[in-house]
Amino acid sequence: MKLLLNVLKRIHKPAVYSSQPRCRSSSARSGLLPLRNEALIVGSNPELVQRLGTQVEVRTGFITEEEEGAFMQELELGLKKKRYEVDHWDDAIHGYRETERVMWGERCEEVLSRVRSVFPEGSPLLGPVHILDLDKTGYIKPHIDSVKFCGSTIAGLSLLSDSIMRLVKEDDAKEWLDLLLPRFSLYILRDQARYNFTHQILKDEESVFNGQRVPRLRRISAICRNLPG
Ligand SMILES: O=C(O)CCC(=O)C(=O)O
Ligand SMILES: [Fe+2]
Ligand SMILES: [Mn+2]
Repeated sequence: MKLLLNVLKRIHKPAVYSSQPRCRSSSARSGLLPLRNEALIVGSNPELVQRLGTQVEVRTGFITEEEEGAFMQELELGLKKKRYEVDHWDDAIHGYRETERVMWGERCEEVLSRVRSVFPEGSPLLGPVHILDLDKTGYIKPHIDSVKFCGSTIAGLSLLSDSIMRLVKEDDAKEWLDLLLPRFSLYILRDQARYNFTHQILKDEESVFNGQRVPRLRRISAICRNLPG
């Protein structure tokens, strides 16, 4: 367990660029992706939304409220024993507590096997599922997950709250995407979206998607990752 936690601690690599995109609203509307992700992804320009559209996915209603309840039942007791921490060791996360888990009850295992099925075939996954509990005031700063410890794909379930995930191109902050992550949804980041863009979860005060306020409550994510190839 100690070893696993150490691995988890190395997942975050501080972002090189953390500047925020500006002048969002008008171009954001034109950047709407009219496909599967309709109304869940906006970006700095339509071409970027199109280009990254295959590498960024938000699947709404991926779990039911009952399934969320099953996760909460398995996780809440353990989480409640921890205090929310103000700062992450690498300064990426504020107002959070986290854990990881290998063994799950049947209902959660069922959900997790659906999550695992979105990964490239034959690519081994990091054994433990990473659980991140953000307090209402918590947020995640721009970072890229360590390429040393995780592979091409990151998939995360959102429990308890809607939130906004922002992707910003590491070497060009003018290129960005905002993803609306509704409660019960699964997001998937692949390839370029995972390697060349930082990701962050906006704090409540900044939680505005395409001009629309999205209140950020306490949010728990269950994140699966594959191993580097
Ligand atoms: O909470 C999430 O969905 C993302 C968490 C994250 O970026 C991380 O732990 O590296
Ligand atoms: Fe991350
Ligand atoms: Mn971490």
